[in-house]
Amino acid sequence: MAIVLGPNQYGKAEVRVVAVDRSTPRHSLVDLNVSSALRGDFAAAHTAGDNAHVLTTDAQKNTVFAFARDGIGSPEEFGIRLADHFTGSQPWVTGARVSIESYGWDRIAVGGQPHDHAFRRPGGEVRTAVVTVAGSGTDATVHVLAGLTDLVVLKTTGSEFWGFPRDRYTTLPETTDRILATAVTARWRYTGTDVDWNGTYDAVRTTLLETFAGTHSLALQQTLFTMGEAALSRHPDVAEIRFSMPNKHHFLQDLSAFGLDNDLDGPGAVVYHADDRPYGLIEGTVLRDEVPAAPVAWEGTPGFC
Ligand SMILES: O=c1[nH]c(=O)c2[nH]c(=O)[nH]c2[nH]1
Repeated sequence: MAIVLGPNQYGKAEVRVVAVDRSTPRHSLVDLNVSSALRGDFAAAHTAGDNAHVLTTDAQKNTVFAFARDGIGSPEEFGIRLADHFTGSQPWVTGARVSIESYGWDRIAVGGQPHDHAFRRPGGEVRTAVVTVAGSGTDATVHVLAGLTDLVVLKTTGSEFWGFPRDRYTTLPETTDRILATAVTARWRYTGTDVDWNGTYDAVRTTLLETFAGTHSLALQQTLFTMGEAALSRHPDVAEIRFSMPNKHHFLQDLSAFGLDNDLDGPGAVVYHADDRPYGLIEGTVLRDEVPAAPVAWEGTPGFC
């Protein structure tokens, strides 16, 4: 009985490509997760370690980024372009499967108007409430934390990051124009219980979104503080607000090896790689200095400093 190689395919899974059309002040973006797999005669790679037929998964990834430079269009069109390219690229490639997930982004409304370059990813967001009663009867104190998790937001411009110290391990280039994206987790403590819970929740959430959109960011830390400052100044019922905000990095993809530029102001889509990990994690509290702290309100609610 012979042991033989059966069906096989190989490729690069989950290439996170973001293409931003910045050709007018009203930006738009396409955000994809692309996986490619090639089928064909790859027997020798499996049985003899002979890679002569192996178009590398790295090249497949690079192709996704390079093709995105011309604009992505619909995921279906993009998939056809890629699959046609792969099957035409080497005689032994007899088939290709390209599967794509496309993440939608809605424009954040500021003062009722859709913003030009600030977006929110719908779905996934969860409203939270934590009520703690300390003591009982007439001695009872009621503390209420409202909040939300996973409010995913992104700006395609209006974010800079520079002026940081450089030690021997610092390689990050300074930038005056980057994508800023985060998933906001926030909890805020009310000063009392005479609160329009739903109305105030909606209003604080709107404040957070509008402030994220409207702040020209010099650091995610500054955006965090500005969002908290706006929440407290617009909503007197809020005593303090705590944030946990991952910096969802989007790195400008270097396409120079393929003879392509990736200029922010040039024609074509600007191509980014959305990295899921590691991520910066920016956390902080914004509070009114005259309001007494209430540590018991936060006990058992992890994830905030
Ligand atoms: O807004 C940022 N804050 C940081 O602390 C930081 N660190 C980093 O590498 N990128 C960024 N961006």
